Amino acid sequence: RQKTTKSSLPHSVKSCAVAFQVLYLQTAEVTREQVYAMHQSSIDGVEDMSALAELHDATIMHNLYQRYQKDNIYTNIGSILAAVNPYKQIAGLYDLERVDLYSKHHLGELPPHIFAVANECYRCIWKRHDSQCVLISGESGAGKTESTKLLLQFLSVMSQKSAGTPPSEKTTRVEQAIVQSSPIMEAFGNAKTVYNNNSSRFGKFIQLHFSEGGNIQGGCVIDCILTVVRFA
Ligand SMILES: Nc1ncnc2c1ncn2[C@@H]1O[C@H](COP(=O)(O)OP(=O)(O)OP(=O)(O)O)[C@@H](O)[C@H]1O
Repeated sequence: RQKTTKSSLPHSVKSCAVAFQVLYLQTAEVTREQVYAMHQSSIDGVEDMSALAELHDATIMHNLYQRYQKDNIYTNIGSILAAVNPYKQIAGLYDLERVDLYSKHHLGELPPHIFAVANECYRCIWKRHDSQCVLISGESGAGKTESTKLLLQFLSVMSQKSAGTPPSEKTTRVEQAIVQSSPIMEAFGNAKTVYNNNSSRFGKFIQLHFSEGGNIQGGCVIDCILTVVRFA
């Protein structure tokens, strides 16, 4: 083993990368028993990792890394969305045109995106006549809070655009309150840690109530899983 490339990976990828190591070998050191050819799907990269012909830690990490380098931070694993924190603003990734685009397409028709998940959730309320739930998980600094805000932003726009809502109900008050509650909650419950300058020190269960017309009528935020920080 000569060197690993772990230091060139972003933090969120790095934390997963401990399970394997990238080895650099001289040609003379390589034997047929040690290596085998990479499958074309791993070389090209895939939008949905369930389509990888070889599915193991190394191919998953390689696929995420290849996509991350091209600013494709979202990748599907079947119906699950993997997001790699880019730690930078990617132009146009979350603008209103993107909201509009994803609101007009079904899941899988466009490249993986948090808005595709939000749109599927919104549509499924009526398709399945049942409540929908999005579970966002990841280590500290992975981007859970930002992803939650993006989901709320999408649902808020959809709510305001919802057809069949009587004009009297077309208020932006609830949507605004939901989106604008984030900085207030963060002011009380966030702290700077070594992993994240704006780390949530508590988990959140956010509930939104929709009218038949697709309009957000109310909601609540319940705090849970308080994370204790010890300062030395
Ligand atoms: N999609 C994104 N685009 C650009 N920057 C992002 C994105 N997601 C996260 N970030 C950056 O990463 C930082 C950490 O993200 P975030 O606070 O969402 O992590 P977290 O998973 O909620 O962490 P914690 O569990 O510590 O609260 C953000 O403050 C932001 O600067």
